[in-house]
Amino acid sequence: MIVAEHLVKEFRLTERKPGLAGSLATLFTREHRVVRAVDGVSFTIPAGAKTAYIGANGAGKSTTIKMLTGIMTPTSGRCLVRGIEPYRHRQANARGIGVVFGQRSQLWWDLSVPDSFRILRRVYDIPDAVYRRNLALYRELLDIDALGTTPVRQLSLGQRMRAEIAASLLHDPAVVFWDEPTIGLDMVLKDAVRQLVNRVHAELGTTVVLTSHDIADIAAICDSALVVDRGRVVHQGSIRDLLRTADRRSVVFDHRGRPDPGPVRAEIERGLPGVSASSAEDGRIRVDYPADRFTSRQVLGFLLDRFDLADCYAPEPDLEDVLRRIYGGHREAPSTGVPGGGEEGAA
Ligand SMILES: Nc1ncnc2c1ncn2[C@@H]1O[C@H](COP(=O)(O)OP(=O)(O)OP(=O)(O)O)[C@@H](O)[C@H]1O
Repeated sequence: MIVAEHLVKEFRLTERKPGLAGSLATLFTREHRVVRAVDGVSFTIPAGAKTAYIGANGAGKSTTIKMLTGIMTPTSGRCLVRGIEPYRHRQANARGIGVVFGQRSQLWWDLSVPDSFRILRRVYDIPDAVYRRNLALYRELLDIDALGTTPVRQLSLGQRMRAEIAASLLHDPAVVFWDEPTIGLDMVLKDAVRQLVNRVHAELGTTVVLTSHDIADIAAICDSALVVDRGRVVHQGSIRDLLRTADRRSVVFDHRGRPDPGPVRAEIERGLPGVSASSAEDGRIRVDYPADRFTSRQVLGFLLDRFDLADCYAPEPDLEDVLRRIYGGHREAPSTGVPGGGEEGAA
């Protein structure tokens, strides 16, 4: 189980004045500004859940993951991963977790992937049977042998990410934190990574915390979502519940006996003000309605009264649309400050 209680992380930034004179002035008179990257976040992630940690750029996801993995200490509040405060007991925490940060490596830069894995095997004291089973899985799904004996620093981003993902699971951790794990992967490998994590989860009950801007990753892997906006949790629950917050819903139907969809669309838009009707695939008509003005029963009742519906279904709201609305309008101007207080250490 993972718990965050009123978790806060602030960074102190030194304000930089524009131009050369400004840079010189910064050397002598420093003005500071505090950025609250994580603003009193509280949540509980049950053991065995596959949770998407979602938020717009700069929402505080990576900072939270860094505290959960012990890389950063909270300014206030606390978090617990399997009963351990990660930043106080980094080693004990590290034994039970696997981590992928798209931007950082846990591998040895000058060593090949097999050499890095041999070191990890020793570090984590991985039993032979577990090591062999996991390598076989990575051969099957990630084609890990193809990475050969090339030093990690010479691998492409996609090749390195395959190795990072494998390394994060090598010791059968109880919890994995994956921050943008599919960066640089092609479609086939993305699918393989999704299969891999789902297989490991099914066999071992691994708790998965995933941050990703790739909606397909979230949909393929996660059953629940934590959505953060400007450092605060704005939704916690199943992905299904998140989709239910959509402000627009849809119905798609096939209308028998009316070959010309134009008048049908016009009749719907006249009869249900605020609703839009458009042509969908196979000559069907799609009706999009605002969820705060109409219930699905009202819309369906209207359609059944007037048209001969051959086929009718309600497509799931689009997760991307839901997130776009949550993120919308909250973009901040990029900071002109320089970090002055972060204590980020090595992974
Ligand atoms: N070491 C640091 N020093 C100063 N500010 C930081 C530092 N790390 C993060 N921040 C600031 O904290 C805020 C949250 O950053 P964070 O990286 O956690 O966001 P994120 O949700 O992971 O974003 P993204 O989706 O772009 O990866 C941002 O405003 C960022 O500029």
